[in-house]
Amino acid sequence: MSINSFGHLFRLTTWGESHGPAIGCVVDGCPPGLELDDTWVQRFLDLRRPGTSKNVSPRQEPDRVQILSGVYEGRTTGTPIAMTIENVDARSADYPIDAPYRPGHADFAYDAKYGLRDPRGGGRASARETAMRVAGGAVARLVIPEVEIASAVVEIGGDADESRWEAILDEARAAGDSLGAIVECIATGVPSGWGAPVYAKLDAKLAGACMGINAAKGVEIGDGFGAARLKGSENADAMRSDGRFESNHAGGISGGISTGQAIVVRVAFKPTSSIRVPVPSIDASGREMDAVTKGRHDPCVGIRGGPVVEAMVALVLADQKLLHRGQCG
Ligand SMILES: Cc1cc2nc3c(=O)[nH]c(=O)nc-3n(C[C@H](O)[C@H](O)[C@H](O)COP(=O)(O)O)c2cc1C
Ligand SMILES: C=C(O[C@@H]1CC(C(=O)O)=C[C@@H](OP(=O)(O)O)[C@H]1O)C(=O)O
Repeated sequence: MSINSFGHLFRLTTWGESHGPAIGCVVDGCPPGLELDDTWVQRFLDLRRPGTSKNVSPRQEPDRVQILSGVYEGRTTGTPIAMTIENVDARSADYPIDAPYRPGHADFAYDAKYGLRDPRGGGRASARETAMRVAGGAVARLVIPEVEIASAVVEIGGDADESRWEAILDEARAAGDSLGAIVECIATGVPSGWGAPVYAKLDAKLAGACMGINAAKGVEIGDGFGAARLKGSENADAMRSDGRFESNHAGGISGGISTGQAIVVRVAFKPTSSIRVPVPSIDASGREMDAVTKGRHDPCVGIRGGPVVEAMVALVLADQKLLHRGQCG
């Protein structure tokens, strides 16, 4: 993965700010001849977009994608695929330049690094950018038709019992607070052999890609941290002569290479940092004041995290498939 894009051979670069006129991406390295149109990409964007329920950001963005290049008569041409989405419901007045830094958001760290503050909300740091990851992920899926990728929220606010989620979300929203969540993503159909033993370890690539999602604070492959609490005899995935593994503690990857089992990735999303509960902070001049965030925010970002995790997994797998093919045929 380079500093400027996701991926080696199949690469995604995104551009745009949350409150700018548009966001967009360029997908490089997509093989020619794959069937691709707006409808395919839109299907995945619709699963991520805000404004669809009381449990997500109320910002009304239809997220209509337009493919500008790299496709001719419904098929990829092998040239860069550029896609854009117009921002239609930005509201920069919610983010005055003299407002205190939102603890947990990127405001302070961006200012510390670049010496400037985008007066248009989270700007580049807003997860609005993840729409383009989802668009890129939709193209990546075409490169790996043998792979099925699905995700689900498995925990909200530390509670794995789905029947209680609506109530705890209502409570947090009413209090102007937010909740964390865990998303599990499973990729089936990945053959054995994708990845590499040292520099392009599949587990490291997946962890890096998923950890790079806004608000991701932990990534587990297979049993993850749980594996550290098992004995070797409990953690070993016994093998049989018919090619079966009797368990999948490894999460489908060993030695950095896929084993042919399902690849299991879990991502921990922190609670949204833009909340109405006052949090002590400072402004750009160092003056202490409480941060109380206005704007349209997700009460639990993990709820919209699933499509983004799936996209990152698809991008990594497409890249690793092409790398494997390049080396091993
Ligand atoms: C789908 C999605 C939606 C998000 N929505 C919000 C939001 O409405 N408000 C907010 O403060 N953070 C939101 N975030 C998280 C911020 O973008 C993130 O916390 C911020 O960029 C700082 O990065 P970090 O949390 O990775 O350190 C969202 C993240 C994702 C993945
Ligand atoms: C707009 C989207 O989500 C946004 C993600 C986000 C953040 O800080 O990450 C903050 C809110 O918006 P803004 O960028 O205006 O502050 C969310 O509404 C989107 O996902 O399309």
